Amino acid sequence: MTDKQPIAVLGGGSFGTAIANLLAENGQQVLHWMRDPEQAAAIKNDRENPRYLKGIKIHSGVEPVTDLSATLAQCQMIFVALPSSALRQALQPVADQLKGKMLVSTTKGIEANTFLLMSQILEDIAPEARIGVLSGPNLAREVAENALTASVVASEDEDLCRQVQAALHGRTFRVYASSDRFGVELGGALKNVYAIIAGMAAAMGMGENTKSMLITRALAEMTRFAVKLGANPMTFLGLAGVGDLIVTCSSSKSRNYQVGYALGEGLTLEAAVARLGEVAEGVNTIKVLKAKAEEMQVYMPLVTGLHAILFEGRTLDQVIGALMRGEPKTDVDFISTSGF
Ligand SMILES: NC(=O)C1=CN([C@@H]2O[C@H](COP(=O)(O)OP(=O)(O)OC[C@H]3O[C@@H](n4cnc5c(N)ncnc54)[C@H](O)[C@@H]3O)[C@@H](O)[C@H]2O)C=CC1
Ligand SMILES: O=C(CO)COP(=O)(O)O
Repeated sequence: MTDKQPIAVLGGGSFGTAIANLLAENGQQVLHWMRDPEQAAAIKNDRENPRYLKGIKIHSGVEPVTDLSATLAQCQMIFVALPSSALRQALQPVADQLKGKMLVSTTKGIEANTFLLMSQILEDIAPEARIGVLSGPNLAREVAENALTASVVASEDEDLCRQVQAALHGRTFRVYASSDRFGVELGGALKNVYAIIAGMAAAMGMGENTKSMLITRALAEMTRFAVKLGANPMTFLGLAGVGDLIVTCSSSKSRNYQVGYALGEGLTLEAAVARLGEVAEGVNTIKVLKAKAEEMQVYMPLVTGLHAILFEGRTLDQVIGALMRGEPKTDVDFISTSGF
């Protein structure tokens, strides 16, 4: 038995499970909260979460639990790994219990209607909580398989960053700190959309030049958008920007990429999402992002093109044709020419 306080992980899916295991491997006692009692009982008995991470042994330091209120009462540090569509509804009822706690969002999405990022929702629900974000190139299965991985904890609260680093940093997982919570979180949410496009390109057999063009122009586009929202473009050169963009746009382990691949094979969006059976945040993000880009008048041809294919009845060929015929642009937007 340890006299350390347990750490909570909220969400019984693939990333919650991977983070819970990582914490336990580092000697932490973990309360892994999930809503489904049958799933919790099965994990307790079998030490495996077969629906989301088949074949991964769940560490003995992870205790699956289903009483959210009792879990929060015991923990100061809480990782939130719920889908973006569920985060507010799951945590609003327990808002009173979040006061003064360290809440670290790992969720990569944007709320429809409000355009709030997940840590901003946490702030909204619990203004007196200490808020942070964990984001980076962190495919859940690879984290769970102890592939060498790096991530970023971002918060204005330096002590929170240090405590999260101490809890998560280990043999196979490095955690870097950043004070740019908004930029780090925005990068994680935006790259999901481009991963769908990359999956489509892969299914269509496009070449390596095309893949590289897509990733690089995606970085230009997301950075342009972020700057318009007041974010620091330099953050997009880090793990939570280009790092996460690369892994998600080039791996068939990414669920967003898988949805794109299925679309490229000719499936409808509904069929692609149903075949996946897990969260692909980019599907919801594309709608809010397209609307916001229009409102802010940011040029985002890849976002516009994907939206046209998914929701406006355009074909892939039409969109690719329009993209390639578009007026030539500058390569890198943010190079200062003064003094050169
Ligand atoms: N899987 C990955 O590789 C990574 C995922 N993330 C992010 O983590 C978040 C969660 O993703 P995953 O764990 O991969 O999703 P998942 O699809 O593997 O699992 C989602 C889990 O949330 C639960 N859930 C859904 N609605 C709920 C509600 N209302 N209340 C309580 N639980 C609810 C489901 O039962 C399921 O256990 C996403 O925003 C994702 O972008 C971040 C880094 C890596
Ligand atoms: O965010 C991720 C990797 O960093 C996971 O991406 P997917 O949600 O597309 O699987």
